[in-house]
Amino acid sequence: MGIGNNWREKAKYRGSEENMELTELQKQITEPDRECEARAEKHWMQLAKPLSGLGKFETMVTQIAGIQRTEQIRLHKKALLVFCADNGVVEEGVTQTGQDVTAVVAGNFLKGETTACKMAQIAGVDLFPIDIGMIRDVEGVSRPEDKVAYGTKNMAKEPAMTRKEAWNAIETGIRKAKERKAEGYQILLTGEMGIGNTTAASAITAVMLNRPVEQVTGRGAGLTGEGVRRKVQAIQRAVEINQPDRREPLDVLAKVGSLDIAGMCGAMLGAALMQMPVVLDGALSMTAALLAVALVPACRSYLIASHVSKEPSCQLLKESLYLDPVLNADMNLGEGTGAVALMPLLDMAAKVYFEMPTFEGIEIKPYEVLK
Ligand SMILES: O=C(O)c1ccc[n+]([C@@H]2O[C@H](COP(=O)([O-])O)[C@@H](O)[C@H]2O)c1
Ligand SMILES: Cc1cc2nc[nH]c2cc1C
Repeated sequence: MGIGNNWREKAKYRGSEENMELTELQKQITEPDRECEARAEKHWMQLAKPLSGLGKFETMVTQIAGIQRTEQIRLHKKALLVFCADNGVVEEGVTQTGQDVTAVVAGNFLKGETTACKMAQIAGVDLFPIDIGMIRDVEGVSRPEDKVAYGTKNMAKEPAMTRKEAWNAIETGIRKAKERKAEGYQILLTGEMGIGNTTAASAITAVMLNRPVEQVTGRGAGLTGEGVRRKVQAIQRAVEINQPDRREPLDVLAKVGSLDIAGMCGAMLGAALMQMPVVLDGALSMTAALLAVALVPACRSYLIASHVSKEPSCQLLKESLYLDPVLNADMNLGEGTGAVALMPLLDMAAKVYFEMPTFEGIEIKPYEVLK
């Protein structure tokens, strides 16, 4: 069921520009440094504590050593990219609120008045809202160079976007990752805000993993049972009308996707390109990761899963991507909140990694040393 290297062959596109850039990305995104990982792992084993006592946190620090190409990992500067976009499929009655909410919440990111903002203040994360496709411009958030379209079309009637728009949104995401790297950020977190985007995420997941729509469709931001039935039907119609080809991730993204998912997909590719760890959030960013890994398989080694969202697609996504999220808190808020929630724990792990004395340092000789 995993998305593996066989995608490399299949991920060839008709658009020659995309094709060239994708081939370049596939060449430039290389696997992390396994020697740095091995050195970090060895260091963990020397610390005066039960072996592997910090479990997945040790694995995470070790993974970051490989990604950053040094066992002296750096996590002081953390950036959360929140891609904001609207979805035409909302007119099918698949959401609890209207599309106008996207712009209102996007504006609140600037004022520090969203859930992710409050959490980010505690976690020491800088938050960057990006208007990649809202139906309305929001002063201070919207920039012409980032905005790919004023919302997607209704996928239940026609393709959500053109292939060019999907690729432009991926490129915006790549650019955002590069900008943060240039500003000295050392770890990227992905988030989104977009009423209706769980309909797109479920559609992409159903197509890419070849699963029945009902199995991967949930309540999103708070739909009733009747609403979920409408949502399933809308997705089924979208798949029937558009016939997305699961061997071509960009075709799937364009026909039944969303601009925020495309932006996050780009951010993940950009992070891998910049040798930065990239932290996933919930259903939307896991869906973006599915596409990113399908486009460039080596990107998977740069992904860090934070939590398992309540959306039913997440169990399947985590298995398909071989991800091992740390938190299981029944969250389904989006905005990058799960990724932010992981940061204080990761900081604690890094403090132990750097500051704990070794067995030798406290003059304890273990009977046996694991090799
Ligand atoms: O992160 C998740 O897994 C998640 C699950 C359900 C809902 N959300 C958030 O809720 C919005 C999408 O829900 P909906 O019902 O409008 O598709 C969007 O702004 C997401 O940030 C997020
Ligand atoms: C208010 C609100 C805030 C959100 N943040 C992420 N998704 C959201 C959906 C709604 C409805």
